[in-house]
Amino acid sequence: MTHPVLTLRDLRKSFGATEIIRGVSLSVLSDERHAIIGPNGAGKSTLFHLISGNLSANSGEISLDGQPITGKSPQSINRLGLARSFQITNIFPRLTVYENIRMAVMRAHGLQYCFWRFVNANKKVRQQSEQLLELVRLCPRASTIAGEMSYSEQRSLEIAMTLASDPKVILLDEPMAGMSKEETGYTSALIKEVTAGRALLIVEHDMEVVFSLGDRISVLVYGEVIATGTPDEIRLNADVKEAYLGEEVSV
Ligand SMILES: Nc1ncnc2c1ncn2[C@@H]1O[C@H](COP(=O)(O)OP(=O)(O)OP(=O)(O)O)[C@@H](O)[C@H]1O
Repeated sequence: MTHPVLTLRDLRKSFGATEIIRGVSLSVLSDERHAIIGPNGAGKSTLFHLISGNLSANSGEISLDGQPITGKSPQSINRLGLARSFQITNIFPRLTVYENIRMAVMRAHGLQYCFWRFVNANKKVRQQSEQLLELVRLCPRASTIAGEMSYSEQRSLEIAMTLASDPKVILLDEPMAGMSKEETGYTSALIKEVTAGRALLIVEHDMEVVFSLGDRISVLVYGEVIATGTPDEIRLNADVKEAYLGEEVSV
């Protein structure tokens, strides 16, 4: 049943004397794709760092599936069911696609690298790795060196690795950055497909992607959420139009 799976309550973060996140409250439902948009410097990355535990908040609360996660380490937040995908830095460029996925699946099962030579015998790991490959349409690339693939293929691999831990919430940080229009279209459709029925929180500058992918959109301006709503509601919101004055939001 749909329920709020990630909740932020009056979250605040300052760097020195400057308050960057100024009382953000937000709820992400268990089966929605929720996009965060906002002008440059609004605090989107900072907000993601707070949620994933890479930065700690000055005040406020974050809960994941009802459990407080404020102040926990990124590793323990990850174990509790939140997976964050950073650009393509999580992949091992010299390993094959299959080896990368297998590594992520092993990690998700808590298997250490000293088990390496037993891995091929581990049917569960192999089956799950193959399923993930199939999900992101990378079966034909299984034995390709990851670093030699196109940017969007590397991104698909990264997404599969994020899904390996079967997370309750997925955070995607500008997944389309640096992509061509064609790659963007492909990756956006893939994200839509593989996150169906899960909670996705995405920061993305490409408005076409945001408005087609997001079930709901929150607009962050100067560290405050000025509006949350469906794409249609956001499109028509006067405060949002004003915040984006001079920028292109005509979607
Ligand atoms: N570690 C830090 N120390 C000091 N100031 C910081 C730090 N990290 C971010 N800031 C400042 O906080 C503000 C918000 O930055 P943030 O990167 O979160 O914005 P953003 O909305 O993600 O921007 P963009 O869309 O350009 O990526 C900026 O003014 C930035 O300079």
